[in-house]
Amino acid sequence: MITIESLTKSYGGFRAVDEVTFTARPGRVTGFLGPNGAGKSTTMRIVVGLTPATSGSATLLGREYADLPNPGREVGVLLDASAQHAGRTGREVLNIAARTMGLPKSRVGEMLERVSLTEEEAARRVGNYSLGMRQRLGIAAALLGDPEVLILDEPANGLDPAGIRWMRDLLRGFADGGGTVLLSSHLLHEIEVIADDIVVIGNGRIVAQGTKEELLAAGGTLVRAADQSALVAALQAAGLKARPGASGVVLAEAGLATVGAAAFAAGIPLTELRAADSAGLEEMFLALTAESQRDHLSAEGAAA
Ligand SMILES: Nc1ncnc2c1ncn2[C@@H]1O[C@H](COP(=O)(O)OP(=O)(O)OP(=O)(O)O)[C@@H](O)[C@H]1O
Repeated sequence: MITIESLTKSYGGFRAVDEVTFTARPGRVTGFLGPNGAGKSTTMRIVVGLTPATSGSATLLGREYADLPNPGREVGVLLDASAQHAGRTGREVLNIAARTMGLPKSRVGEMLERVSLTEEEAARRVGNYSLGMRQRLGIAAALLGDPEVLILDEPANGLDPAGIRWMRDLLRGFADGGGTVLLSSHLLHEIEVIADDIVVIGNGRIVAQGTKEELLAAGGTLVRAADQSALVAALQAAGLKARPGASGVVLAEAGLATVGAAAFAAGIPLTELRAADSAGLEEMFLALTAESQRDHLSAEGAAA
């Protein structure tokens, strides 16, 4: 369990993390989602005691990271896969970590196998690893102490599609075994396929949080008719929030049945009617974090 309460981090007058409150629960994968510079890494660094908070608190299993007696046995952390000593081999990195945590050497072999790094790869210097191999080694190091909690910053970076699938299954298995997983990403799709709960951050502030199902349902309905503006007008006249999106689609903030009935009552034949699902979630993500998006995409463009 990770509990974050009113966490704030200021750099001079700039608030990188602003009153962030959320909980990552056991048995669930919590996705921490936000655009570049939103404050994800800063939050995670505070949780694992690498950056002091300006105010607020972050606890793991009821205690601050610094107060955990043998942190590696309780919390597995992967913040920066490139932070490993480039001159050591993968096996050496894990051997040293195992010794620090008081674990038998046999655990290293088990973890290498678990992350699919071969004997030959484990004997190579980390400086010569590909990014994906570094991520695998970082995950092996995080899992080494058989922790209850995993904290991973952008763990899918550099993994190929098979690697992403592998990581998803690994994290699912970890959570199904009662573990708590907090992972960050700036990619909505990655979080959508992996997470049970989603926390969205923009400009240092939490802008949405809930289960994936709740957030997907909040995405509304995608509806289409030959005459887009007539459809928007009819839905609005029926008291629904509706706005035009790209390529003739209309996004309505209501359920399928309500939207369908409103169009029917107005005599407008529909060519498409479906839950917005991930398109809605993406739209919501871009809208909620719009202030912190550097590319200022229009919400309409995102719905296409
Ligand atoms: N030591 C520091 N001094 C000043 N500003 C900082 C410092 N560390 C982070 N920041 C700022 O805090 C903000 C949040 O950064 P953070 O790395 O937490 O974002 P992020 O959500 O992890 O982004 P990304 O997806 O790009 O990794 C950024 O604007 C960053 O420049």
